[in-house]
Formats: sequence, structure tokens, C-alpha cells
Amino acid sequence: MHTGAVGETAAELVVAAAAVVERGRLLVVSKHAAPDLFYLPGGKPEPGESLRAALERELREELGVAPSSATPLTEVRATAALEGVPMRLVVFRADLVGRPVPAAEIAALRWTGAAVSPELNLAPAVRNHVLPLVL
Ligand SMILES: Nc1nc2c([nH]c(=O)n2[C@H]2C[C@H](O)[C@@H](COP(=O)(O)OP(=O)(O)OP(=O)(O)O)O2)c(=O)[nH]1
Repeated sequence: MHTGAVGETAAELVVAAAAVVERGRLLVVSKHAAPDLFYLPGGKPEPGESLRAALERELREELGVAPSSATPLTEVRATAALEGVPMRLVVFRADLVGRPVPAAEIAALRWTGAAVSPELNLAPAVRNHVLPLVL
């Protein structure tokens, strides 16, 4: 049996992501790989990396910020929006030090309220599971 550092089963993608809420709005980003699809900042842990360390690295690489706090919020099992394989999305509620600025593979950054704008294409895991929890 395959047992990875972060407890994934074979073929399940594990992704660490941040739910950042400021002034009643949730931070979402899109990546150059799919610039019209928005989801939580974050990404896959590298081999041996903890989920929290992966979260901090991705926030630094993608947005140039560090979390001032990050506490486990929820886990969502869904289909990964880009790879189309089973995914375990591990979501931390996070506050940030400083203003996030898109960098590296990030194409765009948006803040969404609970009433999602009709033209905002939000990944289903975020729209159906994370947004209702935090807003
Ligand atoms: N970060 C993030 N990924 C999500 C969310 N919802 C969702 O389906 N995904 C999917 C999109 C991708 O298929 C996968 C994350 O891959 P990624 O390409 O963003 O991660 P990464 O930065 O580690 O990627 P890589 O370039 O190192 O391969 O999870 C979400 O809310 N946040």
C-alpha cells in the first residue's frame, strides 16, 4: 500500500489551499494554465513537505505574502479542476501579512462576495463547499 507523507491514496491529488476573507470577501485566483477558472490560492505539497509548509510556500510564490495565521478549516473531496483526477483539497482559514500581488503562475486575483458575480467561473469545490462555510 502506498502511504505518502501527507496521507494520500494512490492517484488522489492532495492540494493545500487558503481561504482568506477580508471585508466579507473571499480571495480567489486563476492560473495561466486556465486563466478564466478561479479557485483558492495553494497547490500540491512537494515530496515530504507538510500541508502547512506547502501552503506557506505557495502563498509566497503565488502572491508574495505570508500567513499571519493559518488554521485547518475543512477538507473537500472533489475532482481536480485542472487534472480531472480525484482530489483532496485541504483548506486552511488564513490571514495574510501584506497585500497579495499576483506572481509566478497566477493570471488574476479576485475577491468574491457570497453572491458570486455571474461572470466569475469558480471551481465547484470552492463555490459549493468553501464559500458557504466562510461567507
Ligand atoms: N490551489 C487550488 N487548486 C484547486 C482548487 N480547486 C481545485 O479543483 N483545484 C485543483 C486545480 C488543479 O487541478 C489542482 C492544483 O494544481 P495546481 O496546478 O494549482 O498546483 P501547483 O501550483 O502545485 O501545480 P504545479 O504547477 O506544481 O503542478 O487542484 C482550489 O481551490 N485551490
